[in-house]
Amino acid sequence: MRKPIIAGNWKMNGTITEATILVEELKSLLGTEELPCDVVLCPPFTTLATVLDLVDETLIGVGAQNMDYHESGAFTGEVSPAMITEVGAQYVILGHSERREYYGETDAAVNAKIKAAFQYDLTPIVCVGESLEQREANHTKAWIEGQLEGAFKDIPKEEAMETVIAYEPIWAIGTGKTATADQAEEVCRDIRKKMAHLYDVETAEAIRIQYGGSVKGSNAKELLSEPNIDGALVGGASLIAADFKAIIDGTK
Ligand SMILES: O=C[C@H](O)COP(=O)(O)O
Repeated sequence: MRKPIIAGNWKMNGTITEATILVEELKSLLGTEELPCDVVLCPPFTTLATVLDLVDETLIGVGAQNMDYHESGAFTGEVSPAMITEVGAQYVILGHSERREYYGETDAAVNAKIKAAFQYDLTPIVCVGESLEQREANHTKAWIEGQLEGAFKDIPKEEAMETVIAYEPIWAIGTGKTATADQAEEVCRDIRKKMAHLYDVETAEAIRIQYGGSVKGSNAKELLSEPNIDGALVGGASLIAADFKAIIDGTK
């Protein structure tokens, strides 16, 4: 049985003051009861330490939104896996479509980052997804299969099983245009089939697959009840504590 995982990708939002208010609100909404799923907050690098302090002694996990794959060196503006592990984060989002589109991140780079993440005990949340043009041209399946082949090249089965894959159709990100539960389930099922093909059924069945793209409290339950959708990668709605809590409740 796969445990659902809801991750909030704050993107480039949240000063230390704002992050503190948001996490305190979320903590008080979640209370001290056991969480119905894994909950992960992915703030910007500058607030990672603050958020980690704030969630100390709670069950809330913390992740970075990106990292470099080199150990250290002359890579101005980059952050290494060791730095993220040292600060205390447990997850890292890799290959988000915004990284791919604005910063030219390739499948090969995502592959190197997955390897580096495991070397430093970080659980990668690997994003894949198609553009509107690709969907309309019926290229979604082939495109995502190619992204998975590139990202998981030479990644051992034991690591693949621990990876979280986030299916994020680019046309649904920040647009308010959510994929229907049927559309999201169809692609998540194809992703699982592809992982079974790349590895085996045991591996594919262990991998948690999230849907991301305009997930809200109002649509979370329907998406999360699909058999191949094991969670959500949430952007905008993760910046409002009550909305994020409503999505977490969608896993109940
Ligand atoms: O990483 C999160 C996704 O890009 C979804 O963002 P969104 O929920 O604002 O559409």
